Amino acid sequence: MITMKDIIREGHPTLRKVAEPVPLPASEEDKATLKSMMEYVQNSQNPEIAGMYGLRPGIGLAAPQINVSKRMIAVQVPDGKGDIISYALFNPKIVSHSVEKSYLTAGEGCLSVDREVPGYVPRYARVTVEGTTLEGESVKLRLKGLPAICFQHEIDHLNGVMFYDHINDANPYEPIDGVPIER
Ligand SMILES: O=CN(O)C[C@@H](CC1CCCC1)C(=O)N1NCCC[C@H]1C(=O)Nc1ccccn1
Ligand code: NI
Repeated sequence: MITMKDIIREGHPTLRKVAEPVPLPASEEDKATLKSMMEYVQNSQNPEIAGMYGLRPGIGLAAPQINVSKRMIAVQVPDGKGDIISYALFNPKIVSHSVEKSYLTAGEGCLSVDREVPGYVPRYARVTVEGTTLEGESVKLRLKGLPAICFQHEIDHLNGVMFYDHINDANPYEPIDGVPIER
């Protein structure tokens, strides 16, 4: 199982690489890796398991964070309307997005960043993501709210982008003309 010792931290070069597409149909190894990533996200949201293994809670994880430079992400996130969005995807891609922006009013963090980096992270308010599931099914997800923010954070990791790359250094809390999302 993945624990915090498997998660690489800022400064590790893999976090700044553009990850490679996963050849499909996925190999048994790539499927096992993606399953273990979703297992981490789910374990980290279970206080008993997270406490037992010292897991930092996460609503998403990208393969580069466990030093696997491949285009795979796992997300399990409440949608703010009582449902949980849970997807493990190979080769996720934002195929369209709103002009309108959105941001977490509490700012963002990252399991690969052991420090607070204050400021608003401007994201698209709505994104359409295509990808392939563990079962080999092509999916097209139309996302908004926290799920949209989370998928953008994870797909950024596949392109070597960290959340703080988006923060306005001159004025981290510069008002963003968009949809604020309370945590
Ligand atoms: O790449 C993946 N990661 O780095 C894990 C990150 C991904 C999220 C950060 C912002 C959007 C996606 C993660 O989940 N966290 N970051 C550090 C510790 C807290 C935790 C978090 O933000 N939790 C959360 C947020 C909103 C509502 C409920 N819980
Ligand atoms: Ni992250």
